[in-house]
Amino acid sequence: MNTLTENAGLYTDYYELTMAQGYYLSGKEQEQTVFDYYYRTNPYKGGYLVFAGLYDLLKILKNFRYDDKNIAFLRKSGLREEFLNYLKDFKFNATIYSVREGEIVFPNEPIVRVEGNIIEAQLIETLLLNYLNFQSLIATKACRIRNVIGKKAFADFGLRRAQGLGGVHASRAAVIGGADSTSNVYSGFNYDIPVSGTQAHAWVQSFDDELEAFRKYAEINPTSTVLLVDTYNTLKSGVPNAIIIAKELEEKGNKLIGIRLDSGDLAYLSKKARKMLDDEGLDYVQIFASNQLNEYVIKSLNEQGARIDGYGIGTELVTGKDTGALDGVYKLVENNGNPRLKISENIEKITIPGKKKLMRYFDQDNKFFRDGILLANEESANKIYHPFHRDKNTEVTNFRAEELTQKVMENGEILIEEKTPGEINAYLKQRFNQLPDEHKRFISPHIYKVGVSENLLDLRDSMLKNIRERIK
Ligand SMILES: Nc1ncnc2c1ncn2[C@@H]1O[C@H](COP(=O)(O)OP(=O)(O)OP(=O)(O)O)[C@@H](O)[C@H]1O
Ligand SMILES: O=P(O)(O)OC[C@H]1O[C@H](OP(=O)(O)OP(=O)(O)O)[C@H](O)[C@@H]1O
Ligand SMILES: O=C(O)c1cccnc1
Repeated sequence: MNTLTENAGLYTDYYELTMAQGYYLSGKEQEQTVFDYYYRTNPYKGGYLVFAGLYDLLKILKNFRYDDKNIAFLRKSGLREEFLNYLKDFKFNATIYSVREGEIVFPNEPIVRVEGNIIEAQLIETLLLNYLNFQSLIATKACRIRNVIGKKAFADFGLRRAQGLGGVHASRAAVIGGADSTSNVYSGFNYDIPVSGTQAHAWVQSFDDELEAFRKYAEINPTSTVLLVDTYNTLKSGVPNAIIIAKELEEKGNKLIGIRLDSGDLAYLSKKARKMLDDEGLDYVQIFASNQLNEYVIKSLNEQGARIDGYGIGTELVTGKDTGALDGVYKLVENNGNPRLKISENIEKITIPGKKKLMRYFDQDNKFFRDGILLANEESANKIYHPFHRDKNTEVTNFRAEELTQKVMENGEILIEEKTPGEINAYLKQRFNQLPDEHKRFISPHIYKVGVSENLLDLRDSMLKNIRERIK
């Protein structure tokens, strides 16, 4: 079978290969470059992004090379023999700096920096964007959902509705962002994520009656049963039958874990079901809910006083609804030691040149105060400036500073330990507590301020001036 890992070098857009061939045939292969990964717009009209996907990326980059079959395909696709010879011995050897997975980041910040020869740094563009954009998008959605769920249970149910194989990465990202478990057994196995599940309507329908279906399931799973109660009539049949089963389990010294509501008015049904269960002394039986849920519906259910103990969330989570894709980009910012710039009609799209690092400043309460982009060789900055308005600046001398980018790969070797998605989420939780609330709200969140150092501003402005004079 052709796996992605075995053919990692082909997981790219064709133009990366034709450019790489061009660099090689023009004798540029030793040129040293720096590329930045950043995004421009927060997904979901939100106030932040949860960065995810890094470790999967580093793992596949270790295998980014070309075997004989790959070379044969590239020959057929029109690449030249001299370059194919070069690709035979190609190994990804670059150095990568990155913020940690689970870090909260903001638009236009250099989140990842790739330093390598121009061929290797160019060839991985598509792969890097494909991995980081998607997992960050889904981790951010999960984080928003966790924010309204609070401490209640949150399971990812999305695989069946995911965009094909993206479901594998989606479940990892969902847990990074805040899901406790996944129904996706493959991702559970692959990433060491707890798997969980209830039962489908098919189970109930396969029996002549609902009570018999519930009884059989509970007999086989006496300590882990959650009964799906909406196949026929939630309040008239499903919940009363679940109560019978809960009592039968009690007689054998076991406990029904819960029921799952999957249709109808979840606030109304959960309150009614809670009362029916409590009236029978079954206050320990939990109520789970599913059915096209998202952060807005859950917020509304909270406001309606719904009595729900846990949520299963599929479609909206793993497809990142309503943001089709994160707009993360990968731009060349330095070539052979010379900073490079890309100009745009749209002032916000002018790139920030040069090799840079990302700093975060914290206020007296240890909350995020500002982020600052500095030149990589700058020790610190006294002030950080609005990227386009020098008159808007902030003194940061008296604020605790943390450098967010660390070296994660050197000469193609991974330098950091693999963490489980759950461990990454523990870091996110800590950071989310440090993010001021005004950036968390769903409607018009406050924009977090990201500034640049004066040296960087001077560099960018002098380059802009030079380019404009040349064009004139
Ligand atoms: N109390 C509530 N407040 C706000 N939204 C709710 C509430 N209860 C349910 N919802 C949401 O409303 C939508 C109702 O879905 P829909 O109209 O498809 O009906 P349904 O009861 O799910 O029927 P079925 O699944 O059998 O087609 C779902 O997305 C659900 O999450
Ligand atoms: O609504 P989502 O957030 O996408 O969550 C996943 C959905 O998948 C299942 O429905 P499906 O009809 O596929 O199967 P079922 O018979 O188990 O309900 C489940 O009951 C949820 O409703
Ligand atoms: O375990 C469940 O209840 C489940 C899993 C996937 C999709 N819907 C429900």
